[in-house]
Amino acid sequence: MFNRLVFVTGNANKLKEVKAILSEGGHPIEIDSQSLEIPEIQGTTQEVAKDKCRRAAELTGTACITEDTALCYAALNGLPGPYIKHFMIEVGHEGLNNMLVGFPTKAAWALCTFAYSAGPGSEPIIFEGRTDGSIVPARGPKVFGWDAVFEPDGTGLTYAEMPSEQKNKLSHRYKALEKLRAYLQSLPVTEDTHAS
Ligand SMILES: O=P(O)(O)OP(=O)(O)OP(=O)(O)OC[C@H]1O[C@@H](n2cnc3c(O)ncnc32)[C@H](O)[C@@H]1O
Ligand SMILES: [Mg+2]
Repeated sequence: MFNRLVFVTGNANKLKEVKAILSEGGHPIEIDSQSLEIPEIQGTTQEVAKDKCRRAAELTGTACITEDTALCYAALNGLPGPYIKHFMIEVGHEGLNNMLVGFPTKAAWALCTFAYSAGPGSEPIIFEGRTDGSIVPARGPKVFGWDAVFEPDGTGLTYAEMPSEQKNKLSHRYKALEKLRAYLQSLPVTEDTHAS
């Protein structure tokens, strides 16, 4: 299996969580990061994720992972979804709540899509993780994206109010990374990989 991976992302908070999650468990995986702003297309979350990973592999010339996070409102059939970053920037936490005024349900899910490419020209493989919850008025530190307005079901806390260890055991990102980890561990050891 791999014990090192290149993660291409421009988001320092994502990187911190990915490193924390992958350092846990029986086979820790070391992350080398590259901060590149990669253009993101429109489409389904899987199309957006695969395209970004293809571009990342071309740019870095190596095997790499990328990650896309979507915040999906049940009342809006899954939108804003992969476009959440732009909504967050333009309307903020209050706007993310106001968008649901008049709708009977505040249900939402956080969807994390990791894409892994074995290198330039190698078709990316997708690993998804989903955590269900609801959109609430902001509570907790406003450090990472929309953490303060997303309350996972059954917790009574927003992501922002949780200690990082708690978020990292139930988050969309954690669930996707568990699948990626299982896949990487199942790969045969080759010249490019290092036996652990
Ligand atoms: O370079 P990349 O990896 O694309 O980093 P990004 O910040 O552009 O990330 P996305 O394109 O996936 O957009 C996701 C948006 O959701 C935010 N976000 C991602 N994960 C989050 C989490 O676990 N909690 C709160 N906000 C999150 C993030 O700050 C972005 O505004
Ligand atoms: Mg992005």
